[in-house]
Amino acid sequence: MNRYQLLQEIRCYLTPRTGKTVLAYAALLLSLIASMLQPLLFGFIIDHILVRFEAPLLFQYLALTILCAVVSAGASIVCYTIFRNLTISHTLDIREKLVAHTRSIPIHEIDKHGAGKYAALIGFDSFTMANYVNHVIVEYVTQWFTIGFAVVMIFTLDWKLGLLALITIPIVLVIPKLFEKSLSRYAHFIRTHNEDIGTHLYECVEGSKEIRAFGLEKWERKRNAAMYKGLVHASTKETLFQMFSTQTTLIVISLIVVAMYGIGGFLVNDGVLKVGMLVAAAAYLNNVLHPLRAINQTITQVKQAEVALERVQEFFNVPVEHAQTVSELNGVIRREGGSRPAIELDNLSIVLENKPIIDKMSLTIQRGQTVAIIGRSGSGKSTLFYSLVGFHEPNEGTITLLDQRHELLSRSQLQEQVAIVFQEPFLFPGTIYENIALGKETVTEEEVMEAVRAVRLDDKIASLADGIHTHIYHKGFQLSGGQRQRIGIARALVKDADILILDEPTSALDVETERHVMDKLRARASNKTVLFSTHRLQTVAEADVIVVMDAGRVVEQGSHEELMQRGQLYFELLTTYRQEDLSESRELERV
Ligand SMILES: Nc1ncnc2c1ncn2[C@@H]1O[C@H](COP(=O)(O)OP(=O)(O)OP(=O)(O)O)[C@@H](O)[C@H]1O
Repeated sequence: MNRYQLLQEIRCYLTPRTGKTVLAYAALLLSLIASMLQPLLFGFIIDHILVRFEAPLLFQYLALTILCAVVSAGASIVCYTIFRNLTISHTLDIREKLVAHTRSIPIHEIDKHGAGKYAALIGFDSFTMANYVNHVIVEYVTQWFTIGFAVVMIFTLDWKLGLLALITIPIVLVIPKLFEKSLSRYAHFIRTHNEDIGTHLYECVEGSKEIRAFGLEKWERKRNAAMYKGLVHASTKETLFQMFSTQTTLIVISLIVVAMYGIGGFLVNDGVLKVGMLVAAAAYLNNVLHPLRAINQTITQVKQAEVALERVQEFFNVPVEHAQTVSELNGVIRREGGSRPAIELDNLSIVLENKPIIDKMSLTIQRGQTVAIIGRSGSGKSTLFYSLVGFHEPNEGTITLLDQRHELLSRSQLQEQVAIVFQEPFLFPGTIYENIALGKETVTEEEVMEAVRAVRLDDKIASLADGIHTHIYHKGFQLSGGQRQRIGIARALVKDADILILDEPTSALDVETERHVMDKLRARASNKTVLFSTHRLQTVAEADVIVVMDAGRVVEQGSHEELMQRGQLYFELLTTYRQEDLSESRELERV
């Protein structure tokens, strides 16, 4: 891809800021012209003023030279400030699009690749692309303008020197082509590798507890060495080829300068050229050679931008989840009433990574029911919950939510109807209040406090110096697992959706707190449909309906008494849960 095509492709992701761009380029042009006039003025001073020494004229020309320098500097300040502003604005344009796409792609894509990949993409690639448009291209334009101007000036001074300057251009430009293939390969490797390193570093920090607790430092060092081995090699090779390219260019430039002085010397001797004009021509030749060198050096940045664009394009090719593609007009939300059940699954199958996880599952849940979904670990409970909120799309069968075909509901309609609490709710930096209020835009303080009491967090909050407005840091690190879970439940409570899904949200709570939370939840959500999974015997037994899952299928369904009488998988699971509950109760008594 040539530089212009690359520019066009990148510009598709940017908001055009035409006014600022035109102003920046105008300032750039002014700065360049003002600066390029100076050698000519100096040459004129040498040949016409110094020889006869006319002081007033000398001062006039010196003042003109200073004026050129000042204009050039001022215009340069204006242009580079605007270009910097544009770089940041364009970086944010691309970032915004990348973040929006991250919100739209299937959740399992994010889980699969990890945060590091997306951090590299959103953090670095966006900047590399914006920098290409507002720095690399600007350099390129600057250098070519300087070269063009300088060649014309040399030609006006002497055509032979002009010719020398002209043939210099292809000679110097061809040098990096000799190294381009190798440079491109290593630039690509380094950039792609950076993505893996991003994920690796993120995991190093996230896994800090395990690394310390299990003494994994040696293992970590080995992993680091393996991770960075390729990078050291590629970076060294990249620099090596870059240096070959730069140094070869420098040698050729030196030879050309020697040629210029050689030919110029003869011309001065023959009286064809004056000394001042030779000095001016030499200065202009410098204005041809150094920009050529600078153009050669931008090749690495061009390659980096190419790789960044490739990665961004690849990311935008990841298809968005179904709910994002649905128009708001398709689905109609019916919050109250309605004749059909709250949730109907008909022959639902979900396949993940080519493995059937939910297997032809049919299930009907009536409005207002509290339903416990239980099963062994890996039986597909979370996958079922994720499919209800549209994170996984059915490969077969249908889901109907409150009279509405699931596939006709947009993301925002799904969000409005279903609230979900994950096993480990994510807490954002901010206050406890803000974290709970995130559930609903128009929430009142009283609603937040009511949710806090329902999840029995009021005592803890009262003990904090800033109460509900206490600031919590990274993922709520200063809170216990159970407290974090309760903030997550409170967030879902204020959302006040018709269907509430709780994916083992109380696993870190003690038996008594879990019972209190579940009681309050039932009371508050009497007209809501609640689906939850838990390992707690008492909580399961109190559900209106219990659904037992095994290998992605419903194997039993009914009330506690009915299922106990059958003595099948439910009975088996409850025996395990009873033992877990008993040992926990003993633990509590001992405390
Ligand atoms: N994104 C995914 N890609 C591939 N396989 C997955 C994915 N998510 C879950 N699985 C697999 O699907 C199966 C069911 O997982 P799921 O998390 O739904 O089980 P679960 O019943 O909620 O388990 P637990 O009680 O341990 O949380 C597991 O075998 C798991 O390995």
